[in-house]
Amino acid sequence: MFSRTFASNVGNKQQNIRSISTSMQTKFYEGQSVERYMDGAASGRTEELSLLLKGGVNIDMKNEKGWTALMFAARNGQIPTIKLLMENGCDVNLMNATGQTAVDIATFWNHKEAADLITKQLKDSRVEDNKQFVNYFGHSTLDRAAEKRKNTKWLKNTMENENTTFICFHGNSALVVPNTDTSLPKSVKFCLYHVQYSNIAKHLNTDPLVIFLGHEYNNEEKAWFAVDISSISKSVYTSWDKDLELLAAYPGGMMLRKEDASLLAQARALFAWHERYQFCATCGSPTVVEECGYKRRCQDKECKSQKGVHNTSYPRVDPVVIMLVESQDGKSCLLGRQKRFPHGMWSCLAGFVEPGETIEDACRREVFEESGIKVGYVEYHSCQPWPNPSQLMIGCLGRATSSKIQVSSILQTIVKQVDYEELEDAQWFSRETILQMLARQHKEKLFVPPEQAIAHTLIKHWVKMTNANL
Ligand SMILES: NC(=O)C1=CN([C@@H]2O[C@H](COP(=O)(O)OP(=O)(O)OC[C@H]3O[C@@H](n4cnc5c(N)ncnc54)[C@H](OP(=O)(O)O)[C@@H]3O)[C@@H](O)[C@H]2O)C=CC1
Ligand SMILES: [Mg+2]
Ligand SMILES: [Mg+2]
Ligand SMILES: [Mg+2]
Ligand SMILES: [Zn+2]
Repeated sequence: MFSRTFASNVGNKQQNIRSISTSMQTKFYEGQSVERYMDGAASGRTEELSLLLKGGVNIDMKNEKGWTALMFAARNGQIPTIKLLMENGCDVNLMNATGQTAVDIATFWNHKEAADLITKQLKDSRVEDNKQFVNYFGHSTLDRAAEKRKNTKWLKNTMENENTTFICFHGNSALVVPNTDTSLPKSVKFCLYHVQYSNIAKHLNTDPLVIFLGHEYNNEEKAWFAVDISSISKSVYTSWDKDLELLAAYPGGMMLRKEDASLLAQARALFAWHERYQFCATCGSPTVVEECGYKRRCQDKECKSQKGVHNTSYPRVDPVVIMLVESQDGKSCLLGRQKRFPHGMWSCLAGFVEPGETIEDACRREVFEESGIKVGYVEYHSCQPWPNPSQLMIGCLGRATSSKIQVSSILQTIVKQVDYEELEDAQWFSRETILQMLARQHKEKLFVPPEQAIAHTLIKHWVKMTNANL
């Protein structure tokens, strides 16, 4: 229901366009080449643009008002430029700071051919795949090659291969260097430190925990591992590179390139599991690491943890539902505030799925427990590995069947129905208010989580989906 509404609204934004300044004073995040890139798109200088793209310019970079090159091209109806950008894989779904897509902009400025062209691409991309809904921490480019985990000879040779890359972890933290690549988004503050095993082996203890993360698709030669360096002191690792530092997985994991973030999500969840599951969950005996970090086997050979459905030797993932609940009239959405949130931040409600529960029922239960709101229809949207330490966030959209955030029948001890154990408050927000929060222009400085969180994806999706309702 929600996706269909969204798809059918895409080409129908005329009545929703809000005022855009025709003399946009554009301050750019990055240097001259960025300015040339944006200007090139606005003026239709396709040859120059082509060169910049070949030179590695980030095709979807935004200026401080959230405008992309596609939006500038759409603003001026530059058809060959729009085609060039789309052929090069630009993201046609992006919105600027006031919530407009390139289609909105082309429509507003009466460039029908441009609007139709981008709309077609939007629909095609949605049919081909759901690429736009891959969330941060979910951009892995690795073939996990599970069959290699037991192949000790292959693993040993590959670890020593000069094409193989290691990333290093110290407890909950990853070894990183500051990002110096200015073409990356401003949110990328660090890069995972990449190193060859031969360069660090002599500093490691005799049997370090090594995890095989996978190899690049169709290229076994380019493999990736993670290694525990907690036996190594700061003075040693800073001798490898003076800029090296340890970055806590949370919130540091949000400050990486998307590819690095997915490596961190995989490795961090596994290291946390090793730390917590040193002993057998069934009989309490010590466990030993197998399958290059993907299994911990009980040392008691008779233990039933080693058999069939009783097997508790593998890493665990905890499913959590997170939902954007829309009001009955479709004009508002429900957000909550946990006590630990930064001042002014509001997010989607979320909660752990309980045993024997469907995703839909978990959404309905958690929303009712936390806000007193009843939810009917629930639809899956997208998911996100959340390595704090190893949740899988299952993002859903839900339709409320009640509207009053009211006195609790769930937690008898509290005054309102809001679950004060967890939530400080829950409220309905109009689409207009959400737009201000997304753009960080709310008069009381309210805002939503950053784009690395699936909560942000869901909120933004709802804004796009309800565009025709304004
Ligand atoms: N990526 C994103 O955008 C977001 C991610 N999240 C993540 O989702 C997770 C769950 O959300 P949250 O609202 O806290 O969950 P819930 O609403 O289910 O409530 C959390 C409470 O459940 C208990 N709990 C802890 N672990 C489990 C478990 N494995 N199964 C069942 N109950 C458990 C805890 O109780 P106690 O500790 O009191 O014993 C905790 O206080 C969190 O880890 C959070 O980081 C949440 C929102 C946004
Ligand atoms: Mg809850
Ligand atoms: Mg919760
Ligand atoms: Mg819960
Ligand atoms: Zn056991």
